[in-house]
Amino acid sequence: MTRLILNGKAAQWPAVREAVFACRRAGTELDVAVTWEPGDAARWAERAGGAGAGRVIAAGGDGTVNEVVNGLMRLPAGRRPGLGILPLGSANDLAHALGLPLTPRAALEAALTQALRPVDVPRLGDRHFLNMATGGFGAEITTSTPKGLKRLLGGGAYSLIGALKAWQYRPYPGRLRWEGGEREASLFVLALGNGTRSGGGQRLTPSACMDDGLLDVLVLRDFASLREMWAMRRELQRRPARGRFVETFRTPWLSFEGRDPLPLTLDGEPCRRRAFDVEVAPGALALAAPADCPLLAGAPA
Ligand SMILES: Nc1ncnc2c1ncn2[C@@H]1O[C@H](COP(=O)(O)OP(=O)(O)OP(=O)(O)O)[C@@H](O)[C@H]1O
Repeated sequence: MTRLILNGKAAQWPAVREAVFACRRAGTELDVAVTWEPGDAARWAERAGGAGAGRVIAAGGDGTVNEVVNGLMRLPAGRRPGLGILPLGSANDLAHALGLPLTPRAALEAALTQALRPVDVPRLGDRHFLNMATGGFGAEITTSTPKGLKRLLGGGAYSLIGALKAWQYRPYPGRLRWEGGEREASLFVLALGNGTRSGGGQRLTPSACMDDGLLDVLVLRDFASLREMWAMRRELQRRPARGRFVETFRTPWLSFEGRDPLPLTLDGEPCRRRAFDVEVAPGALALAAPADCPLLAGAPA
């Protein structure tokens, strides 16, 4: 049995209803659970595993996928159904990066039939994410405007200066530790990628791979002047391992201890933590993905 966990926002979309009916007509046993409030998607996913579902399909945006992943991770590994994704959000960052079809009929068919591939699941404190965690200024403005991060990193200087003023920007000092490194850093942006893109198309960790047991980390340090801001953006084009403002590395774990609560997004969902540990559970979920998926190095099962 396969359970479709459908964000209530999209429950009455004609294309979604037609896609479900078409799959049933083709003989698929598909039952649908619709969410009404935060927490439902995680609950329905956990219950689907308890009821013996072989696969659950998260039908919604990145936030719905995140909730379903958190529900699945409450189950023992042996009882965890596979995960398919029917992208119905506004950003669908993970679905885009995975190369999934984006129209409901094709996406549902793919979610039901694609081979399941093991993927890593990072956990930050008590919450899992599948695609990306971001922290600092980017997280603050991404949660307020979906285009925030895009403007920040890709827009002109004036849009960045405007954003800095509008959000009363301040840096987030703290101590970062990871496998093989430790640093005091005044953070501007921190990105922890299992997947590659976040914030509606920003490729913050373009080399990330979901089945390597590692997080791809991007650290952008605070800058003190317009000149330094330009230097940071120039450095970001090169993505040095250790630059003046930009640092990139891979690690299976990372911890942060800050002075003040750091604004974070986990797969786009906001929270704040002053201190946290992140670690990766390698191959903890089985994800329906295309055979030539750019985020997976391992061969399909
Ligand atoms: N019936 C409902 N009506 C409105 N919101 C809901 C409903 N059910 C769940 N939600 C909330 O919707 C949010 C997730 O929405 P969605 O999956 O579209 O994520 P998103 O972050 O908007 O996606 P994307 O970033 O891809 O645009 C969660 O916060 C969830 O609690």
